[in-house]
Amino acid sequence: MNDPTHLIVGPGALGRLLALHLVDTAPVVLAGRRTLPPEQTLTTPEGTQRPRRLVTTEVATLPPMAPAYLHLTTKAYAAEAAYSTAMARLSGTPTLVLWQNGYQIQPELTHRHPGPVLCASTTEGAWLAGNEGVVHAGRGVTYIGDLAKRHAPLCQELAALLVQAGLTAEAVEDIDVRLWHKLAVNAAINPLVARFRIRNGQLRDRPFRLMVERVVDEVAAIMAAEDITPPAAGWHALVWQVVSGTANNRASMLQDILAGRATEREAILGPLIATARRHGIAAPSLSELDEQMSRLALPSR
Ligand SMILES: NC(=O)C1=CN([C@@H]2O[C@H](COP(=O)(O)OP(=O)(O)OC[C@H]3O[C@@H](n4cnc5c(N)ncnc54)[C@H](OP(=O)(O)O)[C@@H]3O)[C@@H](O)[C@H]2O)C=CC1
Ligand SMILES: CC(C)(CO)C(=O)C(=O)O
Repeated sequence: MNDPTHLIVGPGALGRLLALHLVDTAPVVLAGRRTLPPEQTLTTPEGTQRPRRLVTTEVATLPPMAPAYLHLTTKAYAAEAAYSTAMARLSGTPTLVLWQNGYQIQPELTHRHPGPVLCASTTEGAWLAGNEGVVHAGRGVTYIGDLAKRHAPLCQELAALLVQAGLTAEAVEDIDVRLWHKLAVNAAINPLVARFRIRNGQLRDRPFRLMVERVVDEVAAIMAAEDITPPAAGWHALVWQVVSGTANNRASMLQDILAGRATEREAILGPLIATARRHGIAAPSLSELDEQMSRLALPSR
């Protein structure tokens, strides 16, 4: 029998944001590669400080437990290792919730995990404030769904809990489409801004505008071959909308490069390039960006 605990593995920006919201409504354990101070503070988008006491621990030495939910909030490249370490310590079979960007770990773990697997696609924005907190930089929406399309009640239950915890969340039946849409946006913005070390809004200027257009043309062709429903406004409009909405942002991949960290290149560009190959579609801009990013970025750990 699983207890009602939410085990969150990956105590970074998103993991702490989730933990500091859920802790008022459910039992939460936050596990990482090292133990964090239990006193953690959430800075809200309005600037309010909300200190909370969390149960923090190391994933490699988790005490015996059978949580109802295992949330993986590591970067995509670290998710498989975090999953294996956590599952080796747990009894029972939790509902696995994958919070990663991209479309790599989601199909893999949906296939492998013996229990239900839910995917979360979120536009929340958060960054770390040292060891003791997280800044909720911007409110967004979290969509919850499952690739197997067999767990609608669980998706609804989790979305309701997130809403109760103060986040905006919705259960959806087309999480695969939502993940592909987010991946398309990330593929059009992240590698280019990381390569040229510019803010998102600068993509609207020459010479970057044309580069974005070329990437989006390739992404649109790949999505069409894969039968992914396009966004209502079309792929180009979706990407330019996000560029404008996040014009002042330093995108996550640029931040990773600037901080000397590994990037989520493989989880974002990898599925597009693999799908292009499978359909015999040329994707020269995506392949070139992938190659350039692989040289720029540290290998993932
Ligand atoms: N931050 C955001 O606003 C958003 C993030 N996302 C997505 O969410 C995911 C997480 O992003 P984010 O929180 O920003 O990333 P962070 O780098 O802030 O956090 C990742 C955390 O995972 C930990 N970790 C790495 N490997 C393991 C492991 N084996 N076991 C346990 N913990 C581990 C890291 O610990 P250590 O310090 O030891 O490296 C770190 O605390 C990404 O896929 C991102 O694209 C999506 C939307 C918004
Ligand atoms: C949409 C975008 C590109 C906003 O910066 C993002 O999600 C990221 O930085 O990873």
